[in-house]
Amino acid sequence: MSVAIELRHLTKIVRQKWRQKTILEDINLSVSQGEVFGFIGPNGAGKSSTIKSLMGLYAPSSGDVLLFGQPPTKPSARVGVAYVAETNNLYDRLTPFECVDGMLYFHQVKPDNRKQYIMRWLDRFGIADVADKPIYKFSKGMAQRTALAQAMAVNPRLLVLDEPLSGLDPVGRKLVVDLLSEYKAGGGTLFFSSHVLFDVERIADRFGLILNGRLVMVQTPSEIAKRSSEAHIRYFGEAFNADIVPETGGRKRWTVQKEDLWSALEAIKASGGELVDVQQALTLEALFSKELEGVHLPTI
Ligand SMILES: Nc1ncnc2c1ncn2[C@@H]1O[C@H](COP(=O)(O)OP(=O)(O)OP(=O)(O)O)[C@@H](O)[C@H]1O
Repeated sequence: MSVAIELRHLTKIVRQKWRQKTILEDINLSVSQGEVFGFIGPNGAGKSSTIKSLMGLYAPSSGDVLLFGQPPTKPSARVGVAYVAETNNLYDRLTPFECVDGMLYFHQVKPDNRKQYIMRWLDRFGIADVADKPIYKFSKGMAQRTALAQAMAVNPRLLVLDEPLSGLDPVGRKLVVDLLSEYKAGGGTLFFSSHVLFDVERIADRFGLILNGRLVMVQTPSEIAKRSSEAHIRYFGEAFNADIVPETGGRKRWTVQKEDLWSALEAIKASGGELVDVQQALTLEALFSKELEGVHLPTI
């Protein structure tokens, strides 16, 4: 499979007041076409700086950044590459219709029925009824939906999203995660940063954790699953042994070793319990909290 993104020894040093600061240090990463890569890390870790380097907005102090084999500063490298920044940079006097229309021109996408095509994308993001309203009148979530619609409407070969779920309510987050899953199923390549680990877990093929400007871990969901020896079972019903913990709303949680999972499920069934879900105990959140233990986070 060919490579969409390549970071080789990427290092970025900036000037902060009287001193120099290394904000990205020797990052090496390659993302294949068709892959979904979730980039996570605490505030100030370097996620946005990496993404800006990827888009050619930050020049590396040393090392290389390649998009489809070319430096991102070359316009041909960015053809078909859609990017939504953390604070979307939409021109807020425009309407969602005009934003999407403009982006189609920019990427030279010429759908057969342009108006219908644009309205379909706005509809998919739940903003068709405000297609002709200026963006400055929008809530943060609606502006974010507009920025994402604008990016996805060009059917990009690579989609780069910095915190795509920020500002969205739970309904908006589900909508966006579903649309991104669909983009992935269609062979799209996605690189995104997120704080909302639960959502990231659902869509990424690999996760990278950045801490203090260094990429400290890259894992697939199955590698994470292998590190987990326990599972959480949640159900409604009786707590029939001392290991079963009550949760809110009458729900119970029972943490068992993976080899005891089936017998535990049988016991719940026999007690008349109603199963809610079964999850590996070591979630992405727990795994990364473990990695964060003892790490000194930067003051921003
Ligand atoms: N142009 C710059 N000049 C000086 N410092 C910078 C510059 N860009 C980024 N930084 C610093 O680099 C560090 C990483 O910032 P970055 O925005 O990449 O983090 P982040 O992981 O995206 O954080 P958040 O989740 O809060 O958005 C921060 O300490 C930030 O202050």
